Amino acid sequence: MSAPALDVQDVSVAYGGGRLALRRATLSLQPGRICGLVGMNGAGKSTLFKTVMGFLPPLAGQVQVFGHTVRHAQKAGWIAYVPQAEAVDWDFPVSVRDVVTMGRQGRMGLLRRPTAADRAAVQDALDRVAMSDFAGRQIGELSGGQRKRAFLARALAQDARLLLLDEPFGGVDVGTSETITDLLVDLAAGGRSVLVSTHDLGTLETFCDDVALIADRTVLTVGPTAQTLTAPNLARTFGGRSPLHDPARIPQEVR
Ligand SMILES: Nc1ncnc2c1ncn2[C@@H]1O[C@H](COP(=O)(O)OP(=O)(O)OP(=O)(O)O)[C@@H](O)[C@H]1O
Repeated sequence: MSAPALDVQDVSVAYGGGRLALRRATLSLQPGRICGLVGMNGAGKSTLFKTVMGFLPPLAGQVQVFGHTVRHAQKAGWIAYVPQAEAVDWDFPVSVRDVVTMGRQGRMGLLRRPTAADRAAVQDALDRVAMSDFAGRQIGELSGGQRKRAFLARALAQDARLLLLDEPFGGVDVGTSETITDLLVDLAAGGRSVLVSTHDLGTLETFCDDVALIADRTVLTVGPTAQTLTAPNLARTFGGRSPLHDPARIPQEVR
C-alpha cells in the first residue's frame, strides 16, 4: 500500500514554550481523499496546519507527508497552504497575479523569471477560481471571498499533492463556497489530497470523504464522514453544546 498523504503520529506542539497547543494528536489521510477538520474555536486546527507546514516543530511525535519528512515535502513543493484570512498581511503591495505566481516559486527558483509554462499555469489557476478579471488588482483591494479565491488559485498554481485549507468557507457567499467545494472534489478526483477546516457542518457530507474531529487541542477521532459524524462524537467535540442543540445543522442521517 502507498504511504499516506499525511501521517500525524502522537504530535504535541507548543507556541514559544508555553502550554501545549496540540496534545498527542494522531491523524492519517490517504491519497485522493478530502478530510474535513472540525472543532470549536481554539481546538487546535490552525496549529495542526502550521505543524504540517513545518512552521511549528513538534515537541514530540512525528509528521510524515507521502512517507517523507515535512522538510523533504516542503522542498519538493508537495504541500500547498491556504491560511486563514487573518494570517495574511493584506497591506503588502502585491497583485493577485503576483500572489498566484508565488505558487510557482518552488519550481522557478527565487531569482528565475516565470517561463511560458509558469504563466500558463497561473492563468489557468486564475480562470478556475474566476479571478482573471482581478489579476492586476492589489490584494488589499479585494473582498473577503475574492481574497480566498486568490489564495486558492496560488495553491492550484503550485500543483501540490497535499492541500491544506484553513477555513476557506468563512464569510464567503454561496457561489464562492460552491466554487471551492467543486474545485476540491475535482482535485481529489485527480489524486490530490485535501485537509480542510470548516465550521460548516451541514456541507461536510456533500464533499468530505473523511472527517477529523478535534477538541481540547487533540484529535478525538478520524474516519469516513457518515460513520464519524455521529451525535455522540459531535457532543464530545462541541462539549455537549451547539450544534447538537440545533438539529438543523446536523446531517440528516445522524439526527
Ligand atoms: N500564536 C499563539 N501563541 C500562543 N498560543 C496560541 C497561538 N495561537 C494559538 N494558540 C493557542 O493554541 C490553541 C489552539 O489554537 P488554534 O489557533 O490552533 O485553534 P483553532 O482550532 O484553529 O481555532 P479557530 O477555530 O478559532 O481558528 C489554543 O489554546 C490557542 O489559544
